[in-house]
Amino acid sequence: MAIEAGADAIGIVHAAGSPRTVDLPTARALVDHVAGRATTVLVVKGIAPEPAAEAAREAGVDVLQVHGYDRERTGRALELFPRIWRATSPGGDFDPWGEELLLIDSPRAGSGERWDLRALLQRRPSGPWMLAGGLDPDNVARAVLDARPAGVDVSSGVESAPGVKDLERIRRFAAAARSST
Ligand SMILES: O=C(O)c1ccccc1NCC(=O)[C@H](O)[C@H](O)COP(=O)(O)O
Repeated sequence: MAIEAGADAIGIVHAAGSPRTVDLPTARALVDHVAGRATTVLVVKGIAPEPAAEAAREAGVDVLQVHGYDRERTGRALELFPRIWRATSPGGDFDPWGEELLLIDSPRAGSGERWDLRALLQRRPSGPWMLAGGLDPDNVARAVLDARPAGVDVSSGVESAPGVKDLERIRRFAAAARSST
């Protein structure tokens, strides 16, 4: 659905407590379904690097996206899995720690909460980074113009209910994001 609508990467959430969490056999089935048409990303929170990397291998994803990792855990994840996207929040550390991409997200990932992009006026990441947090089809174009990220990530802003993606909203989001690049 998301690929058809224009997504370049597909995030598969494997995090206890999330309305979007899936088990590893389901994650594997999603990766097989994508079949190389987009970058597949296993999104983890609350698990240590070893089981996270093991889960990423089992799911067969291209990228492991880690939430809540400090520098030490990020370094360990990098030893265990080749492609790491590190999620941080506006008050977090933007210095590159070896990750392929930094995701600047609201402190409560997947909550749909926005954060104040003016925080980027004080400091910006020096490496490639992606914007997330409360984006939706109506605000993403403005956010891209203001923040100038390398990419955007969305979850609840393209859902009709928590965990239920909406094709029309994904289409509108992708078109709006592309219109401002
Ligand atoms: O989406 C979740 O439920 C989630 C749970 C635990 C860790 C990360 C999670 N999502 C990570 C993402 O990359 C979301 O797309 C990102 O936080 C943006 O979410 P939203 O503000 O809802 O668009």
